[in-house]
Amino acid sequence: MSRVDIESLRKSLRLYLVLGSANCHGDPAAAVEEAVRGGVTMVQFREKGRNALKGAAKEELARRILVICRSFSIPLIINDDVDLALAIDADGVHIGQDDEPAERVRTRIGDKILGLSVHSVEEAKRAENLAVDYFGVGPIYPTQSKDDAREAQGPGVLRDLRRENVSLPLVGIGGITAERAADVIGAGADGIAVISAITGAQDLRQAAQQLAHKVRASSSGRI
Ligand SMILES: Cc1ncc(COP(=O)(O)OP(=O)(O)O)c(N)n1
Ligand SMILES: Cc1ncsc1CCOP(=O)(O)O
Ligand SMILES: [Mg+2]
Repeated sequence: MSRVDIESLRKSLRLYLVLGSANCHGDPAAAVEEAVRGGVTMVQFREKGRNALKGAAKEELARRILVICRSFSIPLIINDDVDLALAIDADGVHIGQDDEPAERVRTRIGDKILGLSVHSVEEAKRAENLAVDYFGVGPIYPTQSKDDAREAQGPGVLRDLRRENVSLPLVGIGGITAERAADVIGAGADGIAVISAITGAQDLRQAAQQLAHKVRASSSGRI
């Protein structure tokens, strides 16, 4: 099997839902299903926080989310937890600068998708030889959804990455709303990754539809 096709990954990254049980009032798997029906193109299971599920309960939820993603043919990425990604045969892993090193994760996951968080051109350049498939860039705007988030950088960081010829797929993350989506895409992102813009909505499907529409409208002609 070969590594993921970069152009199809760019499409998968258009509307990337990141979530775990801390982000949901009800069942996170039901939230995923609603959001995917609204147009979410990729999902990241990010089970973090004080009351985060662990062990078998975490794996069981991940498996339920995987069944939904598979039924809609969209990739499921696991945040941080390489063992879990391998155990359930998810489509990939997302890691940050302080997580298990990318070289080791790549060796462990073979051809699965590998996403890495970057916050600057320097970090992106350093990672270009690491067999990473996409970069998560942010926080672009202030966020309430990550306790240890760095300072928001604004969409300019995406423009800087493109200006310095970083060609890997980029997804902006952090405080992104339907109103801000066009600025993120316009600055060079292939897509947006969101937690609260979907999980905090009354109607998750409608929130996803609105975000998907904004991303489509602002990327037309580019993708
Ligand atoms: C798409 C995407 N981009 C960035 C992150 C943040 O990853 P990280 O810096 O490792 O922080 P945690 O999410 O692990 O708290 C992400 N998860 N997804
Ligand atoms: C996981 C993560 N990484 C950088 S910001 C962030 C949280 C994004 O959540 P929200 O879309 O609610 O701001
Ligand atoms: Mg991490």
